[in-house]
Amino acid sequence: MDAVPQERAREADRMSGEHLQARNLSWQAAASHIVDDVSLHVMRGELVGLLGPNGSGKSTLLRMIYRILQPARGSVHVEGRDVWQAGARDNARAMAVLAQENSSEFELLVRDVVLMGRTPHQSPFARDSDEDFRIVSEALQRVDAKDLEARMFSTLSGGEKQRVLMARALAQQAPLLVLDEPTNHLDVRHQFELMNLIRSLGLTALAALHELPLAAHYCDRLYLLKGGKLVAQGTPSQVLTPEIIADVYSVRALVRTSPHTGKPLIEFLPDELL
Ligand SMILES: Nc1ncnc2c1ncn2[C@@H]1O[C@H](COP(=O)(O)OP(=O)(O)OP(=O)(O)O)[C@@H](O)[C@H]1O
Repeated sequence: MDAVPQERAREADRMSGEHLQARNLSWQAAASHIVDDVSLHVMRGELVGLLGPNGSGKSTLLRMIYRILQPARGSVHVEGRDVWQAGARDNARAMAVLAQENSSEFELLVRDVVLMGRTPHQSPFARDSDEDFRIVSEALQRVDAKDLEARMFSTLSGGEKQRVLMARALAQQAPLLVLDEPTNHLDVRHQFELMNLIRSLGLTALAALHELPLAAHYCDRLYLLKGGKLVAQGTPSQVLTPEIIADVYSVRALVRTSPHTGKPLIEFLPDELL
């Protein structure tokens, strides 16, 4: 795109409050469509959930958004800037990622793994500053992992690793978080703590999630994928209906409104698999 239309697109996104805009993204492997013409947006400050069964294309879609996988078609803009035209450093300042394929075998101390999040803010060859160490320490505290900072990352449990990688994303201090199954490996308390944390930060976030009750409780809006296509979008009450859950997950569910929160409460009836 030339400079003038791109500047206009950036201004339009800024005006509309859209922080992340993915348009018509497609990706295929061999002859099959893994992600097929999916568009989504996340408004500034929103927490948006990306749902779908195993293999529905969530990670592939996120990987195009966080610029690991070049889309076959479509575009991704963050604050109006095309991520494929921006440099890696600019992208890292704009978007922090908690990916599924993070190396879980870093031979590094936990503190040093989290310090990696500071790289986009440092000049080449600069030493870590006191401010970097303060931010790392605060990020570890926020994910309840301060006591792990002197441990080797490779010796942590799955849930501890996940929390440390979340701390690394927080230490990056980017205004947009893209999270691929952030609650993976976490026990129920740490699941709630992590989702509360994401909410409380007031950042913009897009998260692939498997736990429908968590998505119903925490997300402002949801996108639901099936076979690489977007099949539903809207508020949790609009998306998490028994009909849609049956169609997409082939599981029978009852959905009612919580008298405490006004949000959907989902009860699965696994003996009645469709
Ligand atoms: N490089 C590739 N080559 C071939 N097939 C691929 C490739 N990458 C992904 N796929 C296939 O695309 C489909 C979507 O994968 P993806 O990881 O995006 O799904 P997902 O919704 O994140 O799944 P899960 O919930 O299991 O993590 C899967 O069937 C996967 O096997």
